[in-house]
Amino acid sequence: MATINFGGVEEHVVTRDEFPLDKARAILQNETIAVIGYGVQGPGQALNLRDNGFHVIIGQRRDSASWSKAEADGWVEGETLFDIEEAAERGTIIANLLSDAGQIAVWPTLKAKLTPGKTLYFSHGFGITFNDQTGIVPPADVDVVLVAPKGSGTSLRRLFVAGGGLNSSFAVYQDATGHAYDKAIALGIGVGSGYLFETDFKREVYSDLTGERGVLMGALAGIIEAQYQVLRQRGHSPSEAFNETVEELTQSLVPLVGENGMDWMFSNCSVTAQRGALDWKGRFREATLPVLNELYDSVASGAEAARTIQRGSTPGYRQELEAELKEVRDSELWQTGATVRELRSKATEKVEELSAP
Ligand SMILES: NC(=O)c1ccc[n+]([C@@H]2O[C@H](COP(=O)([O-])OP(=O)(O)OC[C@H]3O[C@@H](n4cnc5c(N)ncnc54)[C@H](O)[C@@H]3O)[C@@H](O)[C@H]2O)c1
Ligand SMILES: CC(C)(O)[C@@H](O)C(=O)O
Ligand SMILES: [Mg+2]
Ligand SMILES: [Mg+2]
Repeated sequence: MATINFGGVEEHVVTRDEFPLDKARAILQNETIAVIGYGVQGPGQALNLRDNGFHVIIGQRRDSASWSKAEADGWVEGETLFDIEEAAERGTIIANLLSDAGQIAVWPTLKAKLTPGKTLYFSHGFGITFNDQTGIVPPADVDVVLVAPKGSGTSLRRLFVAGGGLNSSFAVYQDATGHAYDKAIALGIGVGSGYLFETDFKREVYSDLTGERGVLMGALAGIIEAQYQVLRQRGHSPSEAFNETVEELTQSLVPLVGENGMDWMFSNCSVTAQRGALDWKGRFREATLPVLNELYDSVASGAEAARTIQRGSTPGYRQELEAELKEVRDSELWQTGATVRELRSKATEKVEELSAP
C-alpha cells in the first residue's frame, strides 16, 4: 500500500500499479459475484466487473423496470440474470446494491443464503452502521466488506469506458476467512476504481450522508435557489440569473477548480472578482458552519437514517417523491436551465458543422 501525504497528513492508499487487475482476477477466480439490485450502482459495477473478466450474475425483482434495463444491457435470464433469491443462492460474493431501504426488506432472503465462507459486500456503510434500525446483522462466519465509489454509478461506468477510474473508499467489517482484505481490494479494482482509500463502515456512512446532504447536493441546490431568487427579485432576467448562478459554475469554474484548485481559480479571475470572493468566502463559511454541524449531528445520532428508512417504507412514497422532483423540474430556475442546455447543444452542433471537413 502506498503512503501518500495529503496536505501534511499521511494516508495509506491502494493504487492500481501495486494491485493490478491480474492480481484481482487471481484472487476472485473461483468466485461468482451476485450483484443484487440493478438501479444506479448495480449497472455501473456489474458491467465494469464483467468487462474486467470477472464472473458476474445479476439478482433483480422480475417485472421491474430494472429487470428490463438489465436485459437491455445484455444480462440473460437463467444464465446471468435471476430473481434475487436465486442469484444470492448462486453467488459466493453477494453484492448488496439494493437501495438502502430495499436492503432492509430483502435482508431475510439474503441472510438465508449467506452460508459459511461467503462474502457480503456493500457500497455504503448504512445497513451495518445503523443495524439497530436496519436489522442487518451478518452471520459471524462470512466476510463483510465495502467498496464505495465516490460518485454516481453513471460516472463509474462512463469513466471506465473512457479508460479512467473513479476513486473509492474500501473497508473490512468482518474477516471470517482471513482473506477479506484482499477480496475487498480486488473487488474495488474490479468495479473500476482509480485509487482505493481505506476507511471503516461508520466513517464511510457519516461522511457520505453529510456530503450528499451538504455541499454535493443539498447545500448546492439550496444556495443556487437562494442566489437565483435574489437576482430575479432585483430585476434580473431568468437567463441572466441562471447564467450567473449555474451555467458558469458548471461549465467553466468548477471544472477549472477540479483541474487546478481554488487558489488557482482565485488567481485566474479578475482582481475585482478575486478581492470580492476572498472577502465574502468567510461570511459564507460562518453562515453555513452551524447548519453543517447540525447536519453532522443528525447523521451521527441516526436521525438521518431513521428518516430515510421511514420515508422509504411509507406507502405511496415513490409518487410523493416524483411530485417533489417535478416541482423542482417545473420551477422557473430549472426550466431556464433546460433552455440554456438546449442552446448549449445547438452551439456545439454549430461548432461541429463549422469544423467538419
Ligand atoms: N446511486 C449511486 O450512484 C451510489 C453511489 C455510491 C454508493 N451507492 C450505494 O449503493 C447502493 C445502491 O444504491 P442505488 O442508488 O444504486 O440504489 P437504487 O435506489 O437505484 O436501487 C437499486 C435497486 O434496488 C431495487 N429495490 C429497491 N427496493 C427494493 C425492494 N424492497 N425489494 C427488492 N428490490 C428493491 C430497485 O429495483 C433497484 O434495482 C446503496 O447502498 C447506495 O447508498 C449509490
Ligand atoms: C452519488 C452519491 C451522492 O455520492 C452517493 O452517495 C449516493 O448516495 O447516491
Ligand atoms: Mg450516498
Ligand atoms: Mg456518495
